Parts: sequence; C-alpha cells; structure tokens
Amino acid sequence: MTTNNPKSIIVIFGATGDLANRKLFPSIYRLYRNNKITDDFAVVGVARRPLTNDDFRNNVKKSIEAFQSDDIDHDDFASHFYYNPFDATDLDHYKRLNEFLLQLDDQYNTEGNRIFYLAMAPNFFGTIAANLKSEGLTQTKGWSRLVIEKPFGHNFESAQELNNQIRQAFNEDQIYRIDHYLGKEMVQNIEVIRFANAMFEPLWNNQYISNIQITSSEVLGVEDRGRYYESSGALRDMVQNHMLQMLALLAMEPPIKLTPNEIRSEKVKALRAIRPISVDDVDKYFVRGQYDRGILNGEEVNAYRESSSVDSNSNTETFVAGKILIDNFRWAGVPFYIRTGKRMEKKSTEIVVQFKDLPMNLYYDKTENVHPNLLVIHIQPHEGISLQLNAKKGDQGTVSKPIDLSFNNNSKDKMNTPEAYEVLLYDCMRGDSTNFTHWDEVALSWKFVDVISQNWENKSADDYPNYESGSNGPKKSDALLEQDGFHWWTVTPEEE
Ligand SMILES: NC(=O)C1=CN([C@@H]2O[C@H](COP(=O)(O)OP(=O)(O)OC[C@H]3O[C@@H](n4cnc5c(N)ncnc54)[C@H](OP(=O)(O)O)[C@@H]3O)[C@@H](O)[C@H]2O)C=CC1
Ligand SMILES: O=C1O[C@H](COP(=O)(O)O)[C@@H](O)[C@H](O)[C@H]1O
Repeated sequence: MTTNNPKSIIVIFGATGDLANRKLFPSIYRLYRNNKITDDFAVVGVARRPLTNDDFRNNVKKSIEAFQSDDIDHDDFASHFYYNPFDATDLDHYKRLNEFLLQLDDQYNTEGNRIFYLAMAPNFFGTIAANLKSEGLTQTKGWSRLVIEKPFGHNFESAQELNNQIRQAFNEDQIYRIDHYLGKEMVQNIEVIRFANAMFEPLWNNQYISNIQITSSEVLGVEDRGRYYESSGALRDMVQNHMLQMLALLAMEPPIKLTPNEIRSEKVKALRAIRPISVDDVDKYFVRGQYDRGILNGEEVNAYRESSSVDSNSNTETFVAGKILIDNFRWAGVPFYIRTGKRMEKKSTEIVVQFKDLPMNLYYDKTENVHPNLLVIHIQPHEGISLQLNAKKGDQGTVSKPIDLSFNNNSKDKMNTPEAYEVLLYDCMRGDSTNFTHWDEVALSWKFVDVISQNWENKSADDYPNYESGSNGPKKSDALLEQDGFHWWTVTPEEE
C-alpha cells in the first residue's frame, strides 16, 4: 500500500561519500522543496569520519548548492540531518544508532518507519543487513526497507550469495535494489507509450517490427573509477542492469494490472525468453571494445589503459554491442541490438524501433533509399519521442521523403523533470517497488551476462584499444548489424 505523505527516517550508510553528496542529498532536498516530504522526516548520515552534526549539515548545504540553483535558505532543510560516526563492522555502533533512531522517531513523528540506504562499497552490503537485524534495528513499530546500490554481485554466484545474506535479514518486499535507469522519466514512459496507444500496441511484434536498437553512449571516460571499473567493465556496469532492464520493458507483455508484482512478473517472463548463448558462440552475438586516445571537444584525451588504477595491458571492455534474440511468439526473429560505451561521440540514450518495410513501395526510384518508419524514444539528454514517417517530396509526386513528428518532453521546463534518484527515493518512501529490480530479474540478467564474461575473460583482446575516443565504437559493432542487413540509427532530435 503506498502513501503520498511518507514519514520516515532515512539512514544513509556512507554519508560522506560521492553518491550521497552528488545524488542523495540533492534528491532529498528536491522532495522537500516540492512538498513531497514535509516535516515528518529525518536523515541520519553514518560513516567513519568524525564529523559533528554541524559539519554534516554544512556538507549537505554545500552539496545542494552545487547541484541546485535557488535562493532559498537551506538551514531549515539541513536541520533534519544528523550525523553518527559509525563503523559498519562494529556491533556496538548499531546499538548506539538504534537508540538514536528511537529518539528521532518521537521527535519527528516518524512512527518507526526506516529506510536503510546502503551507499557504501558492495562488500559491506551483506554485513550491514545482518547487523541491522541482529542488533534489532529492523524490529520497529513501523516498516523498515533496505535500499541497495549496484553492483548487486559480480556474477550470478556472488549475487546469489549476497541475496541469501540479505534475505536472512529482510524479506524480498523490503528490499529495494536500485537501477537508476528505472527512475528516468522516459524509461518509465516505455510502458505508457506501448500500452496506452492503440497505434503502437497492435504493431509491437514480429509481424511489423524488423529490429529494435538500444544505445546508451557516454562521452565521459572511466575518470577516477578505474579500480572499480577494472573489475566490472561495460558488460557488468551497464549491460547486466540498465540495458537488460530497458530491453525487458520493451519486450514484455502487457501486465494485467499496474502493480509491482504484475509488472515484474512480465519483465521476468521476457528475460526468461531471451535465447541463451553458449560460451563458444559469444563472438557471433557480442563484440567488445576499449577506447584509445582521441580528440574530444578539441582536446586530446587519454586511452583507457592510461587511466589511474588501470592496468597498462588491461583486458577490460569499455564498449559492448550485442544482438539478443527473444524466443517467444511476439518476438521470434526480431533482433534486439544493444550498444553501450564510454568515450563515444555523444552522451545519448535512445531506443530506435525500426518497422518492417511495406511489401511494395511505390514512392521511390532505384536511386533513393527506402526510409523505414522509425519510432525513437529519446531517454536522455533529450527526453521525448519521435516518429519517422514518409511524405511527399516537394513537386516529385513519385518520391517520398522522411519527415519527423517529434514530442520533446523537456523543452518547456527542463528543471521540472525529476532526477531518477528523487523519483526512486520517493517511491521507496511510499512503498512502491515497481521501479526496483526483483531478485528474479537480477538472477536472469547475471546468468545471461556470465556466459559472455566467461568467454571474454578466457581470451585476451588482442585488438585493444580498438576504438578512438570520440568515435562510435569499434567497426565490429557496425558489422554485427550489417550481417543482418541493418545499421545503427543515430537520430538526433531537433534542437529545443
Ligand atoms: N558514486 C556514484 O555515482 C555511484 C555509486 N554507486 C554505488 O554506491 C555505493 C557508494 O559509492 P560512492 O559513494 O561512490 O563511494 P565512496 O567511496 O565515495 O563512499 C564510500 C562511503 O563509505 C564510507 N565507509 C567506508 N568504510 C566504512 C566503514 N567501515 N564503516 C562505515 N562507513 C564506511 C565512507 O566514509 P568514511 O571513509 O568516512 O568511513 C564513504 O562515506 C557503491 O556501492 C557504488 O558502487 C552506484 C552508482 C553510482
Ligand atoms: O550505473 C552507471 O551509470 C552511469 C551512466 O548513467 P547515466 O544516468 O549518466 O546514463 C555510468 O556512467 C556508470 O559507469 C554506471 O556505473
């Protein structure tokens, strides 16, 4: 059951870290400023550094000011924040924290409701969950929920081990596994576009769609995250979670109701229908890449292997492209192509649905290309939808030209599109787990991805680095589609 005026204490483990400062504090602030949370909330930050409440509140204010330009005095908001010096491995600290939370419950009328947000290194997730239970922090008179950041494991086996640990302390319906793509406005719109439009749903199948392309490209390189990225690579960092989640939303059947369980169950069915590939066949379906030096915004930039904490012979992929087949009635024969990479030409996440050509096209001569109908869902930075249709070309009545019908979601007021973390935190406070990943989804995604990593980890990538910074990835990625008679679409919406 969800409620619109949630009351709770949010305990942030790792409150002095990057995620808390860059994403969580500004998101909580926006919920407050937009009256989604009012006065019945408190935030308790915990980490090892010896800060006072005042130090912590100053950090919170700085973080808001860095990411939010308004002239409001932030003292009232910051007064809801408290800091506890805390070592996640010390049981006495949990006891002390529990007593403090009980005091705050009375002070803020939070009715014993608690969110434990684990914004710490993943190796702490299991320990913290177990300690929260053993020290009584989960036995409150209200509800308690655990928010877990990615990565959720390193492969299926470790994810399962972590899940078992967490499940000893929390039930599945108390666990909120974050995939921040599920908080993005246009990712949430995929379902609405599909299931609220009579003109799309009847065509959404292998009779009318020839292929679907999901691209998430970044301009940024690995920056200072080399240590983490070396053990992850683009496959674990982006494909196992964000890319497969978008694919599941595009491929799933309509849920019978808009409840978390019904939606998740349809996503799980779609993921289960993905055709497994064998370790030996990986090269037929997936290509990997690693960025080289290049020119970005007029400046020369380093290769991945030159980044700090990265091995100078690193085998880690910074780019992945793949072809995924879904073996069910709706999708048999329709390839879903996915592509994600760092240091690419532009920052863009978009989904292109390419419709099949008509059996006969009257309106082109032999020198013109056929222009298929395309539905493009622009996830970011542009948010919107565009539809490529064919229309009459000037005075040449026998030739058609592509025209574009576009809807820009963020053209009027960019600032009003809520940040993914803001949306997800609010959902969690209201007990709505629709846009969090269920264990079954995580498990299926890992099983699919593990086969690919087994192949890649067992042989070195002799062609690395194989794409220039600022390019669209390695040539092999184009070849993957060319062998099926397709090519990657790059559809940049009109400037807003
Ligand atoms: N940063 C990002 O943009 C993203 C991060 N994530 C995930 O979020 C999590 C946090 O990432 P990030 O904020 O970047 O990490 P940071 O390294 O910046 O922060 C880690 C935090 O953990 C605290 N900490 C470390 N050891 C202990 C301990 N023994 N007891 C208590 N606190 C401890 C640190 O504070 P102190 O040293 O004071 O103890 C610090 O506050 C990770 O799981 C990451 O994968 C996911 C997506 C994006
Ligand atoms: O989860 C992650 O996502 C970001 C990309 O997120 P976006 O919202 O900017 O598209 C990626 O840079 C990072 O490596 C990965 O961990």
